[in-house]
Amino acid sequence: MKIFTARQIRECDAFTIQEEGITSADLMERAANACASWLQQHYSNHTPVLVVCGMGNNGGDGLALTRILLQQGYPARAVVLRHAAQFSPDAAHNLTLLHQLMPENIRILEPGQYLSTLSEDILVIDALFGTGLNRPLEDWPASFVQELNALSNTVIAIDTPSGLPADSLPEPEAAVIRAQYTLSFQFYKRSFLHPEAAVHTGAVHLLDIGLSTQYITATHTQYYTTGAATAAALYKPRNPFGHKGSFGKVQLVGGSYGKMGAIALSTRAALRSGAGLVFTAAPETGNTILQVLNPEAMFIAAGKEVVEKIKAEDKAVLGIGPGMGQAPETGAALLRYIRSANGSLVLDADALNLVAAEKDMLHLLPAHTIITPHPREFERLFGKAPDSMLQVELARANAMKYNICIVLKGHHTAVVLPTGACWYNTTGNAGMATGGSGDVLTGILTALLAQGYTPADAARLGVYLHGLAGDLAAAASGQEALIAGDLPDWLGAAFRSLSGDL
Ligand SMILES: NC(=O)C1=CN([C@@H]2O[C@H](COP(=O)(O)OP(=O)(O)OC[C@H]3O[C@@H](n4cnc5c(N)ncnc54)[C@H](OP(=O)(O)O)[C@@H]3O)[C@@H](O)[C@H]2O)[C@@H](O)CC1
Ligand SMILES: Nc1ncnc2c1ncn2[C@@H]1O[C@H](COP(=O)(O)OP(=O)(O)O)[C@@H](O)[C@H]1O
Ligand SMILES: [K+]
Repeated sequence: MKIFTARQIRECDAFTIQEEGITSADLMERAANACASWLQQHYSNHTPVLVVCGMGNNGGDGLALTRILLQQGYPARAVVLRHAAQFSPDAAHNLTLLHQLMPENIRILEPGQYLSTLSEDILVIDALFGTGLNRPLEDWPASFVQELNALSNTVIAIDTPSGLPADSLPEPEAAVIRAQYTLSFQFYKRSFLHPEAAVHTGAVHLLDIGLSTQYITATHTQYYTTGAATAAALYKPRNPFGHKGSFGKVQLVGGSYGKMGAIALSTRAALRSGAGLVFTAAPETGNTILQVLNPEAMFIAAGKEVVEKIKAEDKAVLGIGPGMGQAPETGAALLRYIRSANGSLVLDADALNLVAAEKDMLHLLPAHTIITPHPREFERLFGKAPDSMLQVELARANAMKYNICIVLKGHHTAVVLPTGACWYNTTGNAGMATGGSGDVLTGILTALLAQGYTPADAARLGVYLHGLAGDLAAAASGQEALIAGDLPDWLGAAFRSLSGDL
């Protein structure tokens, strides 16, 4: 799904209005109805609701919503902050309609006025500012937001938590509503996909308001989310006549004393991701345990105590790094391999730390190599960024510079392609924040490459499947009990969901 900027969303609204021959007030009514339906599904009409409105169109949504809720029997009231010289035309229109219905349920607050304490059972709707925010909140609106944040009431933000920019992240001290839920119209705002905004958005629900498909299809963006539809479109069903030679050879390279488990997990994940043949290349000391853990995989001695040589089996796709350690011999072997490599390649964990210590290696990486750093590994490779969105921008610059795919891991892992396109993943959960989860991802990605997926497709599909396996595992056992070894066991169900088989 495409992610649009605040400006593009405005254009999309305007395009839809023109295309459908409706008024902007009609579209606002649609937006308010979508919010009302969501509220109806989650809160009975005995719930007292206070809608806090601004004077722009976000406030207009709030005023329309108050009217619709009143008509549905909710005890709803609107409070309007007089923060500007005038209302937007549609907000003014909706103020008039609400006034005609229930004038006593509207209160206008003048600058410097605040809500007196609210009873805890009142549901607060934040319709102060939406995508029209054009500067950080200051003075009265800022302190009003801080005051609301100090209350213990449930807050539901309309379109965006007020004060949160769509296309950048706020300063840490900025006044931004902290909502439990955000009901956003049709698209993710890019900020929602970053950890700094999560404390403000709470759970995000996207409400379809029928915006123009023509505009959406025709409008360029470099930012997307990978959801079920994208993943299903990337998935290539297995050839019924295929044999093990048709589904590629995977060679996972890593493991060291005390960290054989990491490469065992990658191996297991590759086996569960459809690879025809899987090899584990690890130090000899790991032979017995690796063969016992994954009898389906073949063992290659890559050294005695540490990885000392990296040599690809014929036509194998290599995934290098899990548990590999950073011994000088290993670094030298990696450099030799990268100098000669020309096929698909995945680099993770210690392979990335070794590259970070010898940055010239970045120039030697074969085109479209997939690297899978977590934010700290990314920092070692490419330096610090002031916030996580600027870190993604740094990833985009480096993916284009080195012609590689960067899988920047996190809650919404960003898959950044050599074109600069950035795909935020939508599966996965905090249960996966446990040692070894990343090793599993390396196995999945390498197996997809071996089966002929392009690096861009393997990275997007693999990250989605990894997160989905985590979501299915967490649904079965809970997030706390989830361990990385569970993830390969759920890959089957994750794959089956792609063909609608779950
Ligand atoms: N377009 C459509 O058809 C649809 C739009 N929809 C809805 O419209 C929303 C966007 O509405 P919008 O563009 O009117 O902007 P909005 O967020 O209400 O804020 C503008 C007001 O805030 C003010 N202001 C800004 N920054 C400020 C600050 N830091 N501190 C103080 N004031 C500040 C600004 O005043 P000014 O900059 O002139 O001082 C102006 O008064 C969108 O999020 C969605 O909810 C839906 O109904 C679907 C159909
Ligand atoms: N809170 C979270 N939500 C979603 N995914 C997560 C979360 N925490 C971790 N993950 C995923 O788990 C994996 C952890 O990788 P990594 O940090 O390399 O772990 P390890 O080195 O222990 O294998 C990544 O794919 C990451 O996206
Ligand atoms: K809002």
